[in-house]
Amino acid sequence: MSQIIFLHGASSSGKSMIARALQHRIDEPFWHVSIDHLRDAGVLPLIRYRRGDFDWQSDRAKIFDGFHKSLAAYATAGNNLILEHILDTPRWAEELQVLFRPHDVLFVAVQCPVAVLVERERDRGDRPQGSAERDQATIHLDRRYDLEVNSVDDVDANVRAILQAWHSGLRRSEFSQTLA
Ligand SMILES: Nc1ncnc2c1ncn2[C@@H]1O[C@H](COP(=O)(O)OP(=O)(O)OP(=O)(O)O)[C@@H](O)[C@H]1O
Repeated sequence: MSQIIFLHGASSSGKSMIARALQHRIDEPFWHVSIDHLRDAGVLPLIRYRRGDFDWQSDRAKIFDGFHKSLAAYATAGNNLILEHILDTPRWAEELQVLFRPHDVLFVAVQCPVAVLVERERDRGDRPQGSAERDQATIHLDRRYDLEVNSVDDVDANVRAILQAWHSGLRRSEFSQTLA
């Protein structure tokens, strides 16, 4: 059984910042994984999707299906994961719950006030404007977490809270329902 710390929050909510600090602090090796890493490494031919050479909408489902299965493969091979992701598509939560069933998942909400999200999104300028606010209004509905942190709080304090929850072994999220 591997450990998965799943940071779930809107675009610009601060998941990456927390994930990096957590990976630096935690006392076991954890991979930090995000679909953004595939994007930033040039794995996906995004320029050509944007240019219209290929149809993103028709390929999106298989891209994320492969990403989700790769996460399970990493974990099943014995690798611990800090996953940052946005469950913005119907069925993804259920799919990941099944894929992560053999593993110990700490499901963490990364919350952030909308006004701060909007400001961060504007400042970074590399995300579609409005997506953070839209995420924040939708992605936390019906989710059940082990822990919620607010990214306006100090990053180190959030990392400490996550480590404490992880070490406690208490799991009550929708992912723990499916523990083997
Ligand atoms: N606690 C914080 N205080 C100040 N700025 C922050 C904080 N957390 C994140 N930011 C800033 O907000 C922006 C988005 O942060 P980050 O990349 O961590 O978010 P994210 O949730 O991973 O976003 P995405 O899902 O869009 O990749 C960055 O410019 C980052 O510097």
